[in-house]
Amino acid sequence: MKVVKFGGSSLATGQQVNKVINIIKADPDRRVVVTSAPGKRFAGDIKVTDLLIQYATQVQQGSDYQPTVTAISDRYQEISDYFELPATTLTLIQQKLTALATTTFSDDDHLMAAFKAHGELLNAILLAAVLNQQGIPAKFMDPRTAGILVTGQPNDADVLPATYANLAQLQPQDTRLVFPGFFGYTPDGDIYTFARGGSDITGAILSRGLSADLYENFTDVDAIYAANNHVVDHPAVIQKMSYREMRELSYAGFSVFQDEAIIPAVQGQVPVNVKNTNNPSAPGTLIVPSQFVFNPASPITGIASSNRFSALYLHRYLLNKEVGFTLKLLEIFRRYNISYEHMPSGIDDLTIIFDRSKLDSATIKALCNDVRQTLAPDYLEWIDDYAIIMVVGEGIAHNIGTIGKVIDSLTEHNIAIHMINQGASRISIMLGVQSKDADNAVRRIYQTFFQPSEVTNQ
Ligand SMILES: Nc1ncnc2c1ncn2[C@@H]1O[C@H](COP(=O)(O)OP(=O)(O)O)[C@@H](O)[C@H]1O
Ligand SMILES: N[C@@H](CC(=O)OP(=O)(O)O)C(=O)O
Repeated sequence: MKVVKFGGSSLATGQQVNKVINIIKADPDRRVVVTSAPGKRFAGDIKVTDLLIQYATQVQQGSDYQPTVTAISDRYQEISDYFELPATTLTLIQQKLTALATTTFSDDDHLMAAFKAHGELLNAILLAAVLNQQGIPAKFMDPRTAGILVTGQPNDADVLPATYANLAQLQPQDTRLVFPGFFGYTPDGDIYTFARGGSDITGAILSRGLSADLYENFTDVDAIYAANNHVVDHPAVIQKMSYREMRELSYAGFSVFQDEAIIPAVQGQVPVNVKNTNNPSAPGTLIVPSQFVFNPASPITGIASSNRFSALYLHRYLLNKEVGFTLKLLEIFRRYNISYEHMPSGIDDLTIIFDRSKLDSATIKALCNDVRQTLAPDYLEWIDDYAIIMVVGEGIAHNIGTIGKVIDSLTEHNIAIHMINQGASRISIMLGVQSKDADNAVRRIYQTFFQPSEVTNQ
């Protein structure tokens, strides 16, 4: 049995949904289907999830939300009209959409989560109706009925282990089960969404919970490339990669697969196949355990970059001798309820790297003051503009000189490296650079490893 997840770009229009129907039809093993909300139809378009965020904000602020409701409803209507569905499905969708504005929520975060989840919820109802109308028996599955239980934050949920026991009770038969991605329910019955891009997580949870043979993740590119295709022209295709390579690359910017989504797949040892809805016969990229991947001839599998970071740099002489210094620092972070991403250190220096998207300016100011007062560093600097480059490959640990080649490719082009961290995972090299240099750094490293003849000719 296969779980198939379709991303927002695959469900953006009636024409796209038609391709999805053909993909489901082509393989009777594709019995569990996960939907995203309708995504962008063209460059500059707005995803339904973003329209729902706008709707939620307008309701919270008491401003006119009607045009937004119409814009969202039109997206579902476009698909419904394409298949000439009877009016009942669209009416149901419109009722659920409109009812949100008058529903009471315990606070703004719960309201936001419930609004956002409706993008996938309504699309799953619609897709199930389209499948039935096309002669493919299908049933909409509410995550509440299926027992997808979550905890954590309303807009950044974590799956609860009980989910897997609940899903094991489901027996997918010939009727295709259509699940909305992106959200689950708390044991108290509240909707919590996963992080953005989280329909990938739902697909992985279902793959593990239902012991799928394969998790197919359909998107709008032929494969996962060795570098972001918006940064490098026609990058090489990755045919096969390991779970941990995917985890590191998606964390550091390969947005094609959400970075937390690999975890349930690893736990269930379900292979993942990323494929193209617009070209389903292309083999795509297969993501599997490490032992099936290692290729001594090519140390690097991919190069990712992300500008979403900031760093706190701290210098104090004899830091290495001071017992409990890092503990005090971590206690400050806990007081502010802040998690950090990385903490590379020297003898007298420490850099703490944060995900900037999780911090606001007031918190940063208060945090820096607290660190100054509690730890009296000789020097403290908040570096707002920080990018991380991640060079990833199972072969790195076995190839002497890889790090030297990475550094040379940057220094030869005057790209300053603020931090290098190799070792912890043994399959990646992490570099800190200024955001303005990030794309260029990826291009240079890519050329060194994937187009060496072009480097020599420059
Ligand atoms: N290394 C990469 N390989 C392939 N796609 C990538 C990579 N890095 C970033 N992307 C982008 O990810 C996009 C697909 O992800 P996303 O927009 O979330 O799709 P979906 O709508 O299917 O969820 C691609 O169109 C591509 O631009
Ligand atoms: N619709 C949600 C969840 C998701 O996974 O979407 P997509 O498959 O379009 O990345 C979002 O935009 O975050």
